[in-house]
Parts: sequence; C-alpha cells; structure tokens
Amino acid sequence: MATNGENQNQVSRHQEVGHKSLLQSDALYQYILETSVYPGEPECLKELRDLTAKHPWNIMTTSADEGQFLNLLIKLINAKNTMEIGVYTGYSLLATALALPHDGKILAMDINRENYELGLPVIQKAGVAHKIDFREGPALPFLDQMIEDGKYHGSFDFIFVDADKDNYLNYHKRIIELVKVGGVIGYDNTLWNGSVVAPPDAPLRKYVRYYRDFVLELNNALAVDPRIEICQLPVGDGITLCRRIS
Ligand SMILES: C[S@@+](CC[C@H](N)C(=O)[O-])C[C@H]1O[C@@H](n2cnc3c(N)ncnc32)[C@H](O)[C@@H]1O
Repeated sequence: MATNGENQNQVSRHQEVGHKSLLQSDALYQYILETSVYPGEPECLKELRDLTAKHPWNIMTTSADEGQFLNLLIKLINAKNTMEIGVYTGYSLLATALALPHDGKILAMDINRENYELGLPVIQKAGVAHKIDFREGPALPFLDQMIEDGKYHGSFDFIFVDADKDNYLNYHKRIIELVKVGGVIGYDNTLWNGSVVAPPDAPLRKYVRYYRDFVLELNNALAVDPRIEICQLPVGDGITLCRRIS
C-alpha cells in the first residue's frame, strides 16, 4: 500500500508530466497509446486531437484511450439515443458519434459554443454532424426542462458527463430519471488527477483542490445508490460507469 509521501509524489509527478493518466508508469501509458490506441484511431479523431492540442485549454480534452473506450462501450451496449454534458472541442462527442448507428442521436450541451465550433468542421467532414443536437448553455436548466416535459424519462441509452464537477450530484439527481433502466451513465474524472487520495497538504493546483471534495462526495454517493450498479475504471482520469437497475 502506498504511503502518504508516495501518494504525494505521485500527484506531483503527474502534475509535472501534464497528462491525466493514472498509471504508475508514463512508459506504460505510452505503450498503451502506441500499441492499442493510435494505430486504430480514426483519421478524423486524430485530426481533432491535433487541432485541440493547439488550443490553450487543451488539458480539458478527452484522451485518445478514453475516446477509444467510449466508442467501444457505445457499440457494446448498442446505444442509439445518447447525451453528453461537456463538449469542449468535441473529441468524446466525435468518438460517440462515430460509434452510433446512422440514425443515432447525441444531445450535447456546453456553455461554450465557440470551442464546439472549432471542432465542428472535422465532425462535419466525418459525416456524423447530423447525429448531434448541440445546445449552448448551462446543462442544469436543460435537464430540468426535460424532466418537466415528461417525455424524456427513461429515454437515453447512454449519458456521458464531463463538465463542472461541482454539479455532478445535481446532474445525477436528474439524469438518473432520463437514462433508461439498463442504460449507462459515465461520469468522467472520478479519480480527479489522483487527488482523491492526496494528503491534505499535497501541492494541488487550485482548481484540482477546489473540485476534489465534490468528486469525493460524488464517488461516495454513487457507491451507495441503490438505483445503480457501478464500476470505477482507471481509464483517462477515472471514469465511473453506472448501470441503472431501477
Ligand atoms: C473537460 S471539458 C469537456 C471535454 C470533452 N468531453 C472532450 O472530449 O474534449 C468540460 C466542458 O464542460 C463545459 N461546462 C462547464 N460548465 C458547464 C455547465 N454548467 N453546463 C454545460 N457545460 C459546462 C465547459 O465549457 C467545457 O467545455
């Protein structure tokens, strides 16, 4: 078992490295990318990844291995009607859109349209833009409206949440009603740069420290929620899959 000092070193090391992988060895992560991810990464996703790399907020993008995971997951569960909260330039959105059938749908929400429009030409060129219904604005009021409408209850096969971590529990309260029984919700960043095990005096970036308690609260709440069964995977920055069972 790692000591607090070791955990602290790990947290600092990952801050220095600047990627979000939680693997102990950067060489191992590179091995996964080069052996199992990049060779099969569709050209359009690579193009979007390269384009996003030049953007000042590129730390926010979904990693290629997580994009590959989402793409496979959507095919495995035969998802057709999906939702994404937190689009940025659209890497996870495109990975999802590519996996969906021709008549599949993604309701995508983000407060920032500009970043979405940066990636949009790549999505259009890939021939999957027709699957996307982008809504600009904070997700909570959209979700409240959908709950109020009543017609969206239990209608989503898959929902991916990758936005403001301090609202994840608020999202959960709503989307648990919108995902169908047997459907899946994926919460991103649930290991939050490894900070979930950082000692109180760890040198965390300000935003990492701020959101950490919300992520811890979410993880504790998901673990005891009787309406779902979960699996927390150390892919990317940690993704918790929740299958609605009631
Ligand atoms: C980590 S990024 C999403 C990364 C994206 N999934 C990708 O593959 O690149 C988080 C996004 O959440 C958006 N966001 C933040 N607060 C939000 C809110 N209240 N409602 C909707 N989107 C929000 C931000 O604008 C940002 O684009």
